[in-house]
Amino acid sequence: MTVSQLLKERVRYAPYLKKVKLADELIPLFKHGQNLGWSGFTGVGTPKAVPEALVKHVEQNNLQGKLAFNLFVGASAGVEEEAWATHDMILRRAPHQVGKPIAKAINQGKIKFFDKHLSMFPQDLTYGFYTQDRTDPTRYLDFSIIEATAIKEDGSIVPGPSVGGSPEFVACSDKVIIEVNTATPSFEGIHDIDMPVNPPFRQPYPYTKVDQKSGRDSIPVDPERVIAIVETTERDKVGPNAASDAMSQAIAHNLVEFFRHEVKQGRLPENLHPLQSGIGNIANAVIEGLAGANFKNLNVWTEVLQDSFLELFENGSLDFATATSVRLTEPGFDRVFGNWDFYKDKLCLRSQVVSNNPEIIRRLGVIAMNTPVEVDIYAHANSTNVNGSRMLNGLGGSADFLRNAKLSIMHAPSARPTKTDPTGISSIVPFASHIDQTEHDLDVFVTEQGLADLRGLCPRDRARTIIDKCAHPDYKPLLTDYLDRAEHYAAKHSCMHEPHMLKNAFKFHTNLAEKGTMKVDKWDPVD
Ligand SMILES: CC(=O)SCCNC(=O)CCNC(=O)[C@H](O)C(C)(C)COP(=O)(O)OP(=O)(O)OC[C@H]1O[C@@H](n2cnc3c(N)ncnc32)[C@H](O)[C@@H]1OP(=O)(O)O
Repeated sequence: MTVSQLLKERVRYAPYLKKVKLADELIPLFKHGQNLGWSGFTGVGTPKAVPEALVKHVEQNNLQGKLAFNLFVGASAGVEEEAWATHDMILRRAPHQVGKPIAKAINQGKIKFFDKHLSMFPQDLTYGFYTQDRTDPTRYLDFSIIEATAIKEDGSIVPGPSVGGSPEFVACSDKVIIEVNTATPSFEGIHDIDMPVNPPFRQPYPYTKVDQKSGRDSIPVDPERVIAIVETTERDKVGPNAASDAMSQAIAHNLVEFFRHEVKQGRLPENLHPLQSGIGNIANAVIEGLAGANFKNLNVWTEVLQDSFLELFENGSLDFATATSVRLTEPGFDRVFGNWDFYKDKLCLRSQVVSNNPEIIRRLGVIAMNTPVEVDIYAHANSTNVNGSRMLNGLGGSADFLRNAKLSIMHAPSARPTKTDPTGISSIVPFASHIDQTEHDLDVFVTEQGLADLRGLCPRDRARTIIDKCAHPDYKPLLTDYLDRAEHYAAKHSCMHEPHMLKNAFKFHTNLAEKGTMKVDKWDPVD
């Protein structure tokens, strides 16, 4: 087939040009039940042409549920996997997803989703944990489909705006399909990739500074395993972030005041420590808030960079950022590509096992900031399951960071609306209905109401502090009442360490399910 001039410029390993195929030509290779790995992380760098061709094939031939796969992606994969979920093309999925169709299919019980720490997922895949019917470690996956923005002279893959789990997928795939994206500029030069080495041979990752590089600038692959090169001409599509509002600005303000206090007390340096910021609208808005705070020489060690970081770079607050994904909106990408010379030396993309590596997070003293679904009065946090069972996105890297950071911070609005009550959901509950982050992991909780510094507090003092500083006024009396009664009950039964009335511990949740609000009107009697 004819090969476009653009593709010839991007593919510098000539033998691959003989393997150029149309996505449609690859459809016969795919069989129900195969194990697939896709590049991509938080909706950028995902393969596009082959997944789309497969969707069309399923749609045209009514193969919904009959041509479906075990799909592994470093984190969420954007619109491409949403289309797969809509067409019942996913049997099993890990470790993190975002999007209404996929969450819906998981919650309908159609997709078997398992939620794993992002630092661990790719290595566990290379251990063969998720493909136990296979014994050949170079063939755990049938195919990986990896998006590249260039191919080097040795046939290695230069990824685009994310690295994610691609190095591990390639290492354990029988066959590799490379989609070369000629619509996205080449990202060559900004990656630092460590290939998997399993115990007992693994060496320490050497990074002691955010801008240190010691890996490779591309992903090596055995050219014999590369069975096709497909050109893709679609850019990544990330929807706009919600604009910050008074609530998220108040959270950011409370955090900035806290950071200033920590600097004054000598527990943080003037330029803080490397920052991590989670996904979602609140995380984005909090970073926006930091942009106005006049900190200088900040650094970022995180997993995802969102648009709000660009302001920090451009106003001179941020020196360097490293992540596994730059998840930017189209205007955000235009801003970076339009100023590539400025950005190229300030960014580094690593594999997710490195960006989220507990050893490095702890060594660098990272400040971790993530949004929970809810926290309880004792500081256990739910990042994933609404009412204990409805999966949102997955825990992602939140626990990689929160357990290992120097400062582990969670931020949330104090209350969220329901259909019938503008403050129907309290972010602070007596007992979290699902626990991803434990009381041992969290240092600080912050809402628009205030900030609770939990370091060194016993559980009962933590509970009073969280309620006093962070709860919405509509819930403060209720939560205080729960705690008073729980303490009264616990004093009688000598269980004062972390007092609970188990009979009432989930009353906020059951009330929400039954009446559309967490505003409980009475507790069940306990004695
Ligand atoms: C790739 C990575 O892992 S980055 C590292 C950090 N990762 C994580 O922390 C993973 C877990 N966290 C998350 O998934 C997100 O931060 C969330 C969902 C908890 C919050 O996301 P945000 O965008 O900041 O908050 P937002 O208020 O917009 O809520 C998102 C959705 O969750 C729902 N939600 C959040 N909390 C609750 C709750 N207590 N009860 C019911 N629904 C809730 C919201 O209603 C909203 O639903 P919608 O999309 O249908 O409107």
